[in-house]
Amino acid sequence: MLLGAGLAALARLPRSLRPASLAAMSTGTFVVSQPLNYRGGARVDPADSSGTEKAFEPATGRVIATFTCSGEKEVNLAVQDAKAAFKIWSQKSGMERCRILLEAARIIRERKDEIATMETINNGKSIFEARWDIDTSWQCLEYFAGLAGSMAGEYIQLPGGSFGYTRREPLGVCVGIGAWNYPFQIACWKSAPALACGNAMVFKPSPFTPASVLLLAEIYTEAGMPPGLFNVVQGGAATGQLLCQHPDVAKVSFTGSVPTGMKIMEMAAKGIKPVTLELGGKSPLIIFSDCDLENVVKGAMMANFLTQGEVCCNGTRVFVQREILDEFTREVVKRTQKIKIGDPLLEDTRMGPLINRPHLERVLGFVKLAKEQGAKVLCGGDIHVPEDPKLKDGYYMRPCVLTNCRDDMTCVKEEIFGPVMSILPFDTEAEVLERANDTSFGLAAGVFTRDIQRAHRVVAKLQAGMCFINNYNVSPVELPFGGYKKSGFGRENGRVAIEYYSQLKTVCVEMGEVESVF
Ligand SMILES: NC(=O)c1ccc[n+]([C@@H]2O[C@H](COP(=O)([O-])OP(=O)(O)OC[C@H]3O[C@@H](n4cnc5c(N)ncnc54)[C@H](O)[C@@H]3O)[C@@H](O)[C@H]2O)c1
Ligand SMILES: CCCCC=O
Repeated sequence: MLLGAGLAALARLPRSLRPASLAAMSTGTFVVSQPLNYRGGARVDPADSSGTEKAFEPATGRVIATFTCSGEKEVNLAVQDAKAAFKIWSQKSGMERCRILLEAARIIRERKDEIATMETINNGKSIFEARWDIDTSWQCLEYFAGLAGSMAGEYIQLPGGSFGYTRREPLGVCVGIGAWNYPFQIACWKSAPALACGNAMVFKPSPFTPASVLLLAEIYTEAGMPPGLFNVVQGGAATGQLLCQHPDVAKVSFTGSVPTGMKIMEMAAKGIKPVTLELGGKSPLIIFSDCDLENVVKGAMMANFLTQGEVCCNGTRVFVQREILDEFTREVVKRTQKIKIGDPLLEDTRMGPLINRPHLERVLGFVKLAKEQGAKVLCGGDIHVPEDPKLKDGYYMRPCVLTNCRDDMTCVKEEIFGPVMSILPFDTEAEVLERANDTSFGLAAGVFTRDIQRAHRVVAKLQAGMCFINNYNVSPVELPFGGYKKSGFGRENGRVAIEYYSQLKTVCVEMGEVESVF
């Protein structure tokens, strides 16, 4: 457990007395006071170092942790521990794994407020949203717990009474590398299917958000997983490379940007390791004039402003059919201006700070360039300074709506990863489809229309792995999630995720004599 100064004693209390107190923590008070690596079922200081990193509280700009990045020795120890735990875990039946995952899901549910608080402090997203992320997280564990017991092969009859069968087997030690926008949820989306299939995992979170995954590691241990089954190493690119290149690592599951994804794939190729790549996007949201306008405005806001716009699948290219362009724009701007920005731990805040100062400046840079290229800022796009003095060094900006956009502008072509919506008018279905698909990304897409035939016709032609009809950015764990084109490959969630964390063994059984040509 990660604790604020003076809260260490609380951690020794029975859990029934703890969560409420920890969840009640306020912005500006938390510091990390325990080791951030997890190995062999306990928090540890790394055995060696490849540098140090600082983690911030985006709401205040305060440093909450200075930690050591793991070097080769520590990575090796984590992988060796995972290998040892794999030997035990992979021999358990699916039902045995199911029970432990269900217990972990139960503990996450029980500690939801505490985990969400940690996530908000380290990431900056509103507590309201962080609670949703924790819900998706325990639901993911429950879902894959359910599948663990039903994983099975097939029996195939062959001539002369001989037969074959298949076994779905784990891969071994899997590496998970996460981005900073959904730290706890990404760790769950990767570890739940991996562990359900009988693998072990070494997880490296983003150095910007090292904190909450430690809670997951502790919960897995408390739920009954063997020590070493889920280990955490901290660090940046250097530590990530050590993990990807480790000869005893069987698979890498990566969530992050396209440029890093390319490097991960190159490293994995050298070891012939399978990879799952969950990468960036610049997704289209297509709004036809026959839509329900109230729902569309809500959908467009959900598609752009969750987690300060730092969401991979955001529908930031908002194509609006010309007949309703003015009405839609008016309404969306009105509601965007009303978004409550501020202390992310307050119940009524709906937009917190961006992840860090360089990222805030990068996003503001996109808005500046958009203006230079001819876009018009209808609202936001500038720094926000909350009234509360303790938040004055936080990384806040006002959510931005851009109009007068063209497809060739940088704000329309590149992933901004901030609260910036670009509105683009269109006239016909054929035209919008061509423009929507004219991108090297392919993570998500959305369509709003009351015409059911058109909805399915359009979705069938969209080059995106995750498509929404009359909604946006809902991600039930039962549905596979992942991209087309440069947004990556492999899928998280849904039944199909099992295939990315297991391999198929075929067994051919002879019931007669061996027929030999020799
Ligand atoms: N498709 C998805 O499911 C999904 C989900 C969340 C975020 N994302 C994408 O993630 C990006 C934002 O996240 P980010 O800024 O953390 O991405 P990033 O690529 O900079 O970093 C992601 C992770 O990779 C590690 N890393 C960096 N260089 C590495 C290297 N050479 N070898 C191994 N590991 C390395 C980082 O330390 C971090 O843990 C956006 O593009 C966003 O769209 C995608
Ligand atoms: C809605 C959850 C998707 C995570 C991507 O950033």
